[in-house]
Amino acid sequence: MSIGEFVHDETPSSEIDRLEALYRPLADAVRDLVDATIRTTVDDATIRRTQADVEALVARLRARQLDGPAGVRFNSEARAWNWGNAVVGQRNALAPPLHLVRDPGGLLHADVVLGAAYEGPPGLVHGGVAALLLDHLMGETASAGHSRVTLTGTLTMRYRRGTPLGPLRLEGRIDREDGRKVYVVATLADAEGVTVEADGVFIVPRWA
Ligand SMILES: CCCCCCCCCCCCCC(=O)SCCNC(=O)CCNC(=O)[C@H](O)C(C)(C)COP(=O)(O)OP(=O)(O)OC[C@H]1O[C@@H](n2cnc3c(N)ncnc32)[C@H](O)[C@@H]1OP(=O)(O)O
Repeated sequence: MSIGEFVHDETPSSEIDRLEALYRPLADAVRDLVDATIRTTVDDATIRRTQADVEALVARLRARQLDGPAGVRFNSEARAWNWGNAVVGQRNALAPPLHLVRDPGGLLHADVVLGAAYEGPPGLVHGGVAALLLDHLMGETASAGHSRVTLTGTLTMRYRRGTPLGPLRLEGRIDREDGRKVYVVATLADAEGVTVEADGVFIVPRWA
């Protein structure tokens, strides 16, 4: 396997900052729209009118767009940006988005609030969403600050109890390494404690 969308792109970091500041409020507004679409109780005519408005907005944005996905880009200043990423993408309204914080001791963590768009069982986070967020955090943990590319080889989740929608915390750390295999452990927790435990093997691919 190879990855076609790691692109060296010499856009200066200052311009990336400017573009992120431009797009982030748009993605936030679309994320809000998703939540409002799930929870609204307005009348039928208002729904149809809103649908037409949204379709007009989509047409406006599609006037000029990329042919495919956003990919992962990086410049010589070691700045990387992956605006379409399903978990951290700054322009992706489907992403919560997760803001990852690296502690000096090697722990990677993120605080996030998951709302109605991430529901599985009533009032609880969808198990696949929990796995999605943990997978990403663990992949970033394994890649050690973007110093190497790692891909998920095997991921094991243990759902200890339901994860309520609302404020949550993810934590991940490298457990051990063996050649190109990086073993990572992680947790998802609410205020009462751990709800999901995960362990995974992340592989530095032979082509990397
Ligand atoms: C510059 C910008 C950077 C930005 C970074 C953004 C970070 C974003 C982070 C995003 C995070 C999101 C994360 C995502 O979403 S990653 C997306 C989901 N994952 C994938 O798509 C991976 C698909 N699989 C592959 O590409 C290959 O099979 C890989 C790369 C995994 C191995 O193919 P490769 O040809 O390289 O391997 P090898 O045959 O030489 O074997 C090597 C060793 O590994 C062992 N092994 C092999 N497979 C597995 C397995 N499945 N489980 C456990 N172990 C496995 C094997 O036994 C051997 O060990 P040993 O026998 O030597 O002991």
